[in-house]
Amino acid sequence: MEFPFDINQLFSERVSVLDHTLVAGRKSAGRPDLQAHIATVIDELGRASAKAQQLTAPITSASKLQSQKHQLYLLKDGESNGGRGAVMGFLKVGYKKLFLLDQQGAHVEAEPLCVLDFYIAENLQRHGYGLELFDFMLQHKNLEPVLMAYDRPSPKFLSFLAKHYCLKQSIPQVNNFVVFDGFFLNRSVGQLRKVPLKKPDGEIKPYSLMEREVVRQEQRTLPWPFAPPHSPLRSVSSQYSQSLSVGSSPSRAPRAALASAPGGSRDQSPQSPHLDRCRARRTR
Ligand SMILES: CC(=O)SCCNC(=O)CCNC(=O)[C@H](O)C(C)(C)COP(=O)(O)OP(=O)(O)OC[C@H]1O[C@@H](n2cnc3c(N)ncnc32)[C@H](O)[C@@H]1OP(=O)(O)O
Repeated sequence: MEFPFDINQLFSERVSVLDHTLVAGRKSAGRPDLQAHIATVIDELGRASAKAQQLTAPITSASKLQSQKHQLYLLKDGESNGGRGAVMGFLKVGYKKLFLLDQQGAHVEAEPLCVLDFYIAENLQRHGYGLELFDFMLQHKNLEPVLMAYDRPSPKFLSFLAKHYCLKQSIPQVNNFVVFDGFFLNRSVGQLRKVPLKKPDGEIKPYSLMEREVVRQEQRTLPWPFAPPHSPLRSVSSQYSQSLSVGSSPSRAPRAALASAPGGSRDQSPQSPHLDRCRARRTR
């Protein structure tokens, strides 16, 4: 993704970490002109990501980043565009307080780091750049991918997680977030809080009140609360069906549309040889 200004002047590192300040290194601090360019880059990336995921509106923009406690990892290619550099993609993460269901179906309150948006430029996908960016973030956060939650992962992203990190079995939730087997293990008791089923002031709602049309449709097709442990619905394919949201992102495309998205029909089955190439779980 090229811009009519010097990307290398804005972002000195191959991967830059941006937050609400929109400052990428010392150069852009106190330089409103450079920060305006950074905002242009983020807005453009957010639009491209939304288009790729068939979202109704971008989840990522400069103004959103300024108002939220999220972090955005931006990957550049410093050599291209006549040495001015080009942006290859981004990954946005942030902590979210979630009500989740554990393997036993008990409500648990947790505040994991969540993947909120992830995009690699169309012509650069499937070249390992997504992995480079994701690995950078994991190292930066000193975290295992199984301990993270994923906000409505797209089929491509689910395939990515299965291939690179062996994340295949999800624990069914009643919100938009996907967590995988192992999420509830190896956490200190302080990180997870069992939530009582009833509160004095009424029943607990494990999801936001922001219901989405797509969700209602899917609720009709999914057995509730979720499929039995050995049902095929607990396999990777079931992860393509999403449900209610805590409310951070606008509707991603309905399941049918996702399945027919470009590239979406390839390598999606749990039997895919690509999934079998899944690397051993990474340890840092
Ligand atoms: C919570 C969220 O953010 S969900 C939104 C995720 N983003 C999107 O869906 C936007 C469009 N897709 C993309 O931008 C990218 O494909 C990403 C970010 C998902 C992955 O980045 P990439 O650089 O393509 O990944 P990388 O090259 O490191 O890994 C490739 C693997 O990712 C998955 N993948 C990438 N593209 C595709 C595709 N078109 N179809 C199916 N799987 C894909 C596959 O597992 C692939 O392995 P394979 O080629 O052996 O099948």
